[in-house]
Amino acid sequence: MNAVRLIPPSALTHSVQATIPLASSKSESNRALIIDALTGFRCDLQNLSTARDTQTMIRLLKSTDNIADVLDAGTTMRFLTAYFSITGQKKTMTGTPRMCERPIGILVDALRVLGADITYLKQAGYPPLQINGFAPATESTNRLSIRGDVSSQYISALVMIAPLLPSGLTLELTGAIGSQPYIDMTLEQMRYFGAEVQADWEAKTITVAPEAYTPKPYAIESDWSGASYWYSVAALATDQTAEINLLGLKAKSLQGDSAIVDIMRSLGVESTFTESGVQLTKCPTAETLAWDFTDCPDLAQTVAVCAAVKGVVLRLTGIESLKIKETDRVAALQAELQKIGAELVEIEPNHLYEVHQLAITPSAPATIDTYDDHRMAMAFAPVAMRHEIIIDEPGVVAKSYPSFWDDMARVATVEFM
Ligand SMILES: O=C(O)C1=C[C@@H](OP(=O)(O)O)[C@@H](O)[C@H](O)C1
Ligand SMILES: C=C(OP(=O)(O)O)C(=O)O
Repeated sequence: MNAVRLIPPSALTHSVQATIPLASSKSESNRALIIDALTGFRCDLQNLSTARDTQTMIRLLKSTDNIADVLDAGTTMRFLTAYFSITGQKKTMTGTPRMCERPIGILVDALRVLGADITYLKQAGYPPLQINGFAPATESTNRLSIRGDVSSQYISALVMIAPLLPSGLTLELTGAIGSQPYIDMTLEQMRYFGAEVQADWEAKTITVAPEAYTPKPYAIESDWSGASYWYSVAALATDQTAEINLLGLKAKSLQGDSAIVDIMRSLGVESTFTESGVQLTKCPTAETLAWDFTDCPDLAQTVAVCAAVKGVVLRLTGIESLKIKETDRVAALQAELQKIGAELVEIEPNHLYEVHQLAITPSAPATIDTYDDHRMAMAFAPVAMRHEIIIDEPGVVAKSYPSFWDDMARVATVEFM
């Protein structure tokens, strides 16, 4: 399967009415799995994600192999590096070539202070790495300073193992804090499983007591990041009576990507929460939108593509971290938006960007490259509500949302080529 062709629904014969089951959250799943492992696998986890990132986590937690290959899963790499360290397991941590370009030095430095013996196998600061063992450091090292502006995953990884440290842990976060809702998600899940955790966001400190987790049943919510593509489908649908029901989402979510509800109100989608999830219907669209994606970086591609096709001028800030994700997402968006008659312009270096529509109808069906990035494929797929489009390497969606194309077939014609 090298590409998928998506053909718009016929405006005359096809109303857009769909119920989408959605994958469950890989972020919540991967945290629950680490906490479950730290209780000796005694929690009953329900609705775990089918995402490859979660399936990789499950496989590696059970494996007795010395080599842990996380493929392209960032959370799996960062959370397992902390988990294997604290549990004293000797492991070689590796992943795809891109994973070996994604920095991990900030986490490794912190784990070393806490007592982990970790060596780099190639380039300092990057996977692959070797975990050799763990000798808990003295009480005085239960306080660490750590940068908050590179990846929140380092912070989540550290706090999740902190209940097992002899004196717990206090983290002082320095610099701006990116992806903070993901840290809040970690702390909420830890509290649910009985950990004693305090966060002071004014003072930028997190304190975790040396209090063991309590095993409990836990059900994972549907994935709000995956839901964002359906918001874009609703926003781009030409059928004014379009209605999409997304199952398993809650108004009060642990996931910061539920911010899509507010963002998409400006792009023409109204959300109504129901007993089973959320119902999307159409509402008027704004002419411009400015959004800071610091708290929800995974939504930036969805919103950029949607605004480009609708002709809404979008000002984006807080997208610095996109450069160190599955691909350089800023560069990838710049290259691929051009193919659908739009541009992403850097207005202030590495800070403020704008999306502009340049042409209303692309001259021919665009073929979108996906750069081994699931979100490139899924962010561009909703364009099919207006124009035929071809997406290269559609298998990339398996990282977070394996049933994405099956779900897409409910609103457009999907032909694998
Ligand atoms: O903790 C998590 O589950 C995640 C945190 C975010 O990463 P950063 O903290 O690196 O921005 C996000 O982009 C990623 O998809 C999942
Ligand atoms: C950035 C992502 O994941 P990770 O960092 O866990 O690979 C993502 O899913 O968009």
